[in-house]
Amino acid sequence: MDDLQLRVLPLLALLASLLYFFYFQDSPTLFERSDCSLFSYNHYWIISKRIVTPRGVISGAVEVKEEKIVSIVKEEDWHGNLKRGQIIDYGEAVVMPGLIDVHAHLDDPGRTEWEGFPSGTRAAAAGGITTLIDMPLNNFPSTVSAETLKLKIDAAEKNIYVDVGFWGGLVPENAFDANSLEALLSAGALGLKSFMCPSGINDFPMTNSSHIKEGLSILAKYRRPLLVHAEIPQDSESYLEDGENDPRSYSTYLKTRPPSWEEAAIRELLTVSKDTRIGGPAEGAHLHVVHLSDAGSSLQLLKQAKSNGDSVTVETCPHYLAFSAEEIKDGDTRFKCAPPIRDAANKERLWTALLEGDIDMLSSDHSPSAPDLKLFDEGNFLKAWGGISSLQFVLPVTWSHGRQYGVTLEQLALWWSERPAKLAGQDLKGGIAVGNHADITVWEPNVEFELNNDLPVYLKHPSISAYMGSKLSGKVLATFVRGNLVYKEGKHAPAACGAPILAT
Ligand SMILES: NC(=O)NC(NC(N)=O)C(=O)[O-]
Ligand SMILES: [Zn+2]
Ligand SMILES: [Zn+2]
Repeated sequence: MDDLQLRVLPLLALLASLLYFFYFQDSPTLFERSDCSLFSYNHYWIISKRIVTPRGVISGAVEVKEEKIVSIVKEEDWHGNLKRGQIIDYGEAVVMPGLIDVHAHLDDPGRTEWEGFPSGTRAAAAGGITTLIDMPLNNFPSTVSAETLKLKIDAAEKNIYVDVGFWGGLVPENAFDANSLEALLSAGALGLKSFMCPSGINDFPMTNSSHIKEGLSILAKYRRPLLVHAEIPQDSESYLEDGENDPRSYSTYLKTRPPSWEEAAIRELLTVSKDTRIGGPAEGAHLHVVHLSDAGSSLQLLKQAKSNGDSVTVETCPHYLAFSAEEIKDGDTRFKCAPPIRDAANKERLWTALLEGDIDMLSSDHSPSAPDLKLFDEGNFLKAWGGISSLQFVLPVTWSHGRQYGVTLEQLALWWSERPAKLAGQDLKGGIAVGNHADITVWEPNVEFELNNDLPVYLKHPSISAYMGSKLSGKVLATFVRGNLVYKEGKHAPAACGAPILAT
């Protein structure tokens, strides 16, 4: 090799790497990425007049590189110069953190004829949900051990279009078995979930307050939450008089699950939630009441617990905010769920509680079943399977009904992203902020649409959804999960590149 070659070779190598850096970095990259995303660049800017950030709504741009948000620039600061990279301009559409649904039953593995990871997560993506946390029951076997959690993770692998985490089940069988609970938590369960009434699922029996106390003491070590379905059957009050029990009438069902069931459960929970106070025996653990329906005494008790310093939060669901008992037609078992949808006055009080901050967040409690279990022919509310099917519609439902109460975009982000992320321990999710995952939903608040057969619905069984037939505003245009454009105007990315989320 002569002198000239020796001098030129390193220069050529430098030139090649510079070329690679500047040219390929912004180009469609690996083949795989183009399957995961409908937009094949890994460095780009999302521009909009309405970007919802934790510091308010701004007009500007969000810079996404690989999986993360790397900068956020206000329009007045970018001086017409967005540096290099691809640009997606969404104009006036709202750019918001992706929704995090902490309460969904995807029934996979074991009951995929009810829903399943592929259908459920496609519906989620189409609805602007970028992360969901799957409940430990309705799948089979129930997720109550490290082994059964492994079955769930295996079922989710390469089958999820959004990120999915998992709650484990707290049941009498494992509640006093610290090793078993620790194994479940060490295997990645983000927290535990239990029922204070029969769950309807044989391998998911209910717990009492001693099980819950034990569960909290283990959770404290891991600093993870316990989610509780808070209803305790009160026999005397759910008794139906003769002639009062037309099973096709919603009011009959309503009488079988009065607010006193929720109140009794919450009263009982508060005897153990005090353990979670600072300095208490379960400090570090947290108690979260799922799907609150009673806006009366139950809510007052929760307020009191919070003011006493208990580590407690509560969610309600769009169906309790959208529907009222008076409107539910005879035999329309699509509306059956537990706790039940109560009267219109209760609905108003739930909105007030949400707006005043007494209810912390929202979740779907998407809980579908095979359509035959809804017994549409009979219309028997007492025998039909309970559960509302809603996953794809929660954002437009919350917005359509919330607008009349003056709900803001920031509130939507708080209830659907920021606080759910905190509950699920997801530090890199829940807000459009530098360093966070680029989990973003883009939607048009003013676009109205009808939920009819022309609308692409990705739920496995749209016919059982109580929302079908209604008109909503707030159409999701695009959903990004860790930088991948997983959904755009009725189309999903070809590959299911959502990640299973495991606690570490
Ligand atoms: N087994 C269930 O899915 N139950 C669910 N059903 C409802 N909510 O009606 C729930 O979350 O309690
Ligand atoms: Zn429940
Ligand atoms: Zn549920």
